[in-house]
Amino acid sequence: MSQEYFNDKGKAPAIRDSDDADLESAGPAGGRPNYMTVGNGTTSEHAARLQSMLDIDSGYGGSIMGDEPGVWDMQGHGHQRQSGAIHQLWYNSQRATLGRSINKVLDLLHGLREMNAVWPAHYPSVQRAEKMESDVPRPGILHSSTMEDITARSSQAPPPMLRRAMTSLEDASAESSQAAETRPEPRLVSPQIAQEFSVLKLDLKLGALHQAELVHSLEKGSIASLLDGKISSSIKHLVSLRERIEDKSSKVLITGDLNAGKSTFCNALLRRKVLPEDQQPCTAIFCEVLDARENAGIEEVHAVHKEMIYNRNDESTYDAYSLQELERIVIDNEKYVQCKVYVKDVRTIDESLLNNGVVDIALIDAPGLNSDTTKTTAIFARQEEIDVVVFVVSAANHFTQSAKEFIWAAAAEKAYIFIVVNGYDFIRDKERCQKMILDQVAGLSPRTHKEASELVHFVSSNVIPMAPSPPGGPSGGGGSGSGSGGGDDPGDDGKGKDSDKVRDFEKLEQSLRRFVLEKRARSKLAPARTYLLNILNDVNTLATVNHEVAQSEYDRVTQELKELEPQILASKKARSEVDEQVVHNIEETCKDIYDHTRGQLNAAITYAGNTKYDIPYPGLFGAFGYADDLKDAILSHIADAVNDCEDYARASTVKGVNAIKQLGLLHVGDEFQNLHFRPDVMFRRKKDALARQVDVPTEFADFVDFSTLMHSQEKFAGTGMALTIAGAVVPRMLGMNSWVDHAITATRIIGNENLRKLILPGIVVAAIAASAYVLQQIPNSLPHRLARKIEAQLAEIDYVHTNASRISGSVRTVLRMPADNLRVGLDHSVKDLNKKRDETVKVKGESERASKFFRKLVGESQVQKNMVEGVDLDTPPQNLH
Ligand SMILES: Nc1nc2c(ncn2[C@@H]2O[C@H](COP(=O)(O)OP(=O)(O)OP(=O)(O)O)[C@@H](O)[C@H]2O)c(=O)[nH]1
Repeated sequence: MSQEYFNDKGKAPAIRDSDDADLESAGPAGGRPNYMTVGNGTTSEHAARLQSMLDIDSGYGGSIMGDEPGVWDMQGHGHQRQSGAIHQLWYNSQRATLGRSINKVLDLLHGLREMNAVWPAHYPSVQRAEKMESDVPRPGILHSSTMEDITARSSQAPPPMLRRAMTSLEDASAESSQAAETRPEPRLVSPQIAQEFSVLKLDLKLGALHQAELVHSLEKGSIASLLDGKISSSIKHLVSLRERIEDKSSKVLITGDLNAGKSTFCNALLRRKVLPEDQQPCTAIFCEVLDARENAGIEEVHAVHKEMIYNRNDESTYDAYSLQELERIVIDNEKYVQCKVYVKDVRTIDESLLNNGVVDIALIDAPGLNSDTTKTTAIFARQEEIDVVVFVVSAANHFTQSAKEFIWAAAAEKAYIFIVVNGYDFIRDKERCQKMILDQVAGLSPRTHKEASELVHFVSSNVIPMAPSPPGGPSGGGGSGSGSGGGDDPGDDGKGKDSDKVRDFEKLEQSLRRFVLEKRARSKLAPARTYLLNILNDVNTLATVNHEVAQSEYDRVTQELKELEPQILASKKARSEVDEQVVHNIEETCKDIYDHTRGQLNAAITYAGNTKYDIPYPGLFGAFGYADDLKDAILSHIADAVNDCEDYARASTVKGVNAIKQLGLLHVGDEFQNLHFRPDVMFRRKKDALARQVDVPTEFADFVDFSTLMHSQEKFAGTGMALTIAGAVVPRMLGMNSWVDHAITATRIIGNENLRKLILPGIVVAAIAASAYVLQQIPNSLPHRLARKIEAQLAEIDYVHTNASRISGSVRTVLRMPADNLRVGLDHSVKDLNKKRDETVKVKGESERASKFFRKLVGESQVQKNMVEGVDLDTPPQNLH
């Protein structure tokens, strides 16, 4: 439809209404309405520069001033256009800066998240220090902070010394207490910093624990995962903020009293009779007027079903009607609460409010306010998507009670309200009307009143020339520009007056455009800016803290590595040396014990016959019993010697174990403190074991021991004869001794008869004497005899060596156990040290990377922070008003 309303260049609308003649006379461009031709026809240097700026600016294109030089024809309007253009340019540049910053912050957050995964970030917390906390006022939540707050906080005095609480537990376990004592506190975080986190603040609400205590009690991994969650939701929020600032749409709610001329005002802005106007209240539903381009270029009405969320692509949510049917839908509103009206814009991009190149504005014509609708409209106005509220008030009626209530409510939400005082043509005493209305505005919204020249406009919407309706279009045909309302102005003196009214309206349009942009800047850019400042502040704090932590960790592990290297070398050396020494000691000890045992047992066995045993000789008839007792005594004597040797071995083992223990304590650690050795458990064998091994039967010959007898003969000369006789006779009797034989031979030489008479009784006497003597010598000779027999048998079973080996062998077994432990301990300690070194090297690498990362993050977040702080949405470019 729209093309037919455009001139040759397809820019300015060619108004064909017959009543446009008076308007055309006001401007030089024939066939074009005069409100289009503003400026003096020559482009100023400043305008040219601005034009080139706008051409470059992507969001605005080069179309804002149109192609015609005539656009600058009129001084006043040229200035307004220029001002509007600057405003849009300013808006775009602010938006671009924030958009770039969002992208950069997203990069930073992704980086932070990755780093947090490999190097769990430290969350600054403070040890509860009552005094400090009471000294320092808690800042409020940063979301609601102003720029001044942020700057003031960042310039606060350096923080007092505080502990980094979070990792202290883990650190304490991971390092020696000495190191912990000597190491400087790695982190200084002030309560302010800890509490100033806004976006990345961890919501820790568990029991009565204080936040800092809770952070302190949580392990590092938990904090890191909580932080990860915060970062990820922050990333999501930033993405939605980016979408929001990139979204060019803006919604302007037009509300006001019943019949104040809201629909007429909307139509005037559109330069088309789109919405139904009537003397009687007619608009009963919210009508949102949108550019038809948003509906594939088709002009139609989508009447949204009650309690349905509108979705253009889902026809079940609405009914489609032609524009002509709008009046019926608006008036008969049983079925619908709102409708979307898609219209083609008849105005050029630099004039259009709907589609001005920077912002795609949707106008929402609300039902007139009354006691029923005021509340609904106030709620509607409060919606986040409503950027601007335009309040239309009748110049004749001023503000009604409903109007006042609405403005009060809306002023609480939106500090500024754009006020259109409509039907000004009705007013005869215009000055008085202005004064009265402005006084009322002052009472209702002081901030709006302060900027009244921009925000309060006195216009007559019905005088604005309308493009003719398309064939079959909404009733009403040509606009009020046809003079339908202009003639009502008591002071109207014709065309000049109307052109003044058109100019007033154009001034309103420019102001509204700026207002929309400004409000849009606030409603769309301000949240992004505030959020960016908050998150950058948090990231900067977090990065500063973590850079210090990482750096201090790096310094610590570097120092630890320095100390570890010589420890590892010493440990390896100790392992081989100690091992050698222990093996040597064991061998020495065992050899000593073997030799000692051997010597002792040999001596005991050899001299067993010489030992006096406390066993009384019971006489001849108890000789065998005596012999058995003696054997037992000799064996017991030898067993005692074995016991002594075992005691000696025990003592040596105790010494050996202690020596190993000392080495263990020295080289391995306290676990050797628990090495308890029980010597009494050694050599637990049965006492009669030896007796069972040795089987020495007693023989008759054992009682006559000639070596003992000979020894006794030399010793006791008085008994020589008897001994000799005994020696000669008794063995002979036993058929054993040769010298006895010689003696008998000698008797033959002397003569048989005499001798026979002499010798036989002598022999009997001697035999008796000798027997008596031998029997008497049994206590002296038997031990020797038995001892030698036992000795011989012990030698046969290699008793001495066996015992020496047994004893030294068990000592070796006993000593080997702690020695093996020591060896394993030494191995472990070398392995542990190597492992510790590997871990420390790893930590060193990680902390070095973390330190570099966070240092960079500190710088980058600061740069971004400065950049975002430079986006001053409160001070739009000067010379605008
Ligand atoms: N003289 C004069 N009449 C106007 C002006 N603006 C609107 N009117 C007339 O006032 C009547 C009501 O206008 P509407 O635009 O329907 O008013 P409204 O506020 O939309 O009405 P509701 O939506 O029903 O509350 C119409 O007949 C318009 O022609 C104006 O500036 N001057």
